[in-house]
Amino acid sequence: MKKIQLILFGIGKVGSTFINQIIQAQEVFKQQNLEIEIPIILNSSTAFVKDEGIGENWKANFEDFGIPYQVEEIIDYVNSKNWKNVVAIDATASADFVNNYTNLVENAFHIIAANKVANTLAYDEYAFFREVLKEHKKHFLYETNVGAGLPVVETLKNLHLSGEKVTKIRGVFSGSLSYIFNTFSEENKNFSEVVALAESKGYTEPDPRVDLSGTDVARKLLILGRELQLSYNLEDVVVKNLVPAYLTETNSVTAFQEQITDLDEEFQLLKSELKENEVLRYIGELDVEDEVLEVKLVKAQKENPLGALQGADSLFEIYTESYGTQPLVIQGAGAGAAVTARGLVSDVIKLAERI
Ligand SMILES: NC(=O)C1=CN([C@@H]2O[C@H](COP(=O)(O)OP(=O)(O)OC[C@H]3O[C@@H](n4cnc5c(N)ncnc54)[C@H](OP(=O)(O)O)[C@@H]3O)[C@@H](O)[C@H]2O)C=CC1
Ligand SMILES: N[C@@H](CC=O)C(=O)O
Repeated sequence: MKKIQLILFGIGKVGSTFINQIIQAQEVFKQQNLEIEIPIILNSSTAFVKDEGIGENWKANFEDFGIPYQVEEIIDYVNSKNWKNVVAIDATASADFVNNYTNLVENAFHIIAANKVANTLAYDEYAFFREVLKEHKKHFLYETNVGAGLPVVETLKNLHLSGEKVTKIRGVFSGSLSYIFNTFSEENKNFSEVVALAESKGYTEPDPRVDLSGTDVARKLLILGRELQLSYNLEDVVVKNLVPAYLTETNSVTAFQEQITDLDEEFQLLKSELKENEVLRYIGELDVEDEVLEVKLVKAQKENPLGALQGADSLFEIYTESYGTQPLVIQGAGAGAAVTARGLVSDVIKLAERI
């Protein structure tokens, strides 16, 4: 039996669903000769530790027995246990937490991340972290960074590493913005109401401005570009920001949520300009030959693939030399706690095969 210890940072929507999926899949893991445990769970201030792995009562135990912590103390504690296969799962959206990645890898942790920040740091830092991973022979998996549970990163990487020439990637990369524009285009609701609905369904980032500003889509575009070994930075992406500057600058999410009704009039006007067979779509596009990375709001015909998307579906069209004018298409739920957590579990299984 191969034993794997998961140290879970972030127990919000994705993290807590991940715990439940891991607990429920124990029999399936055993059939694969795997024993997968979560001995430590943490939010931004509190850690709960149970060496033999947390169980079904983890939420109550976290409340009752959680203790304040520093990441360094967690690393020391894990080292003292001599566990053989330790994986840090990053289910936070925190830039601060990413500062710990190098230290974690130097202390024998593999990393699996839903958090996109590490892959969108300045290119030098991105490249440096790859060197650290190589030096310490550790793995870093992040399939859920793009398209939640959809197999986008791995598909693109496999195409590229097998010598296929990828010429363009285009599509609706954001599950929340897909849901927002699907619902807003079809239903008689204010834009602000639809954004609140997307938040309540767990599709948005913890700060919905990260989606509405185009940052989340720009990050995904950059991550895919870097899989093609293109050394772009976030600043290279031309982004249509849907959040006016004065709302971006307000510092709390709550303040933004209170003022988001300011956007209603502008979006109602955009909607009134649509023809009967048109919907709004927020798309990302990477044109490899023309070196264009762009994130923009467009009108799409309902009958074409972009326009026909439903719910929180994302769609990735990958154009390559072999596929010619008919792109390889990956489509399905692009956001949501269940699909994202399952993507993380799937990364754990992939990692288990490699170690
Ligand atoms: N929702 C989705 O569909 C998808 C999400 N993702 C990514 O998954 C990640 C998590 O999203 P989601 O679950 O919705 O977010 P939530 O806001 O629901 O949860 C975030 C969790 O991270 C914790 N956290 C924040 N900072 C730190 C820190 N420095 N150290 C340890 N824990 C910390 C928070 O703790 P506290 O409460 O104390 O702040 C909270 O438990 C994000 O990076 C997101 O981009 C990726 C694909 C799809
Ligand atoms: N907020 C993101 C979640 C997945 O990455 C999205 O809307 O796509």
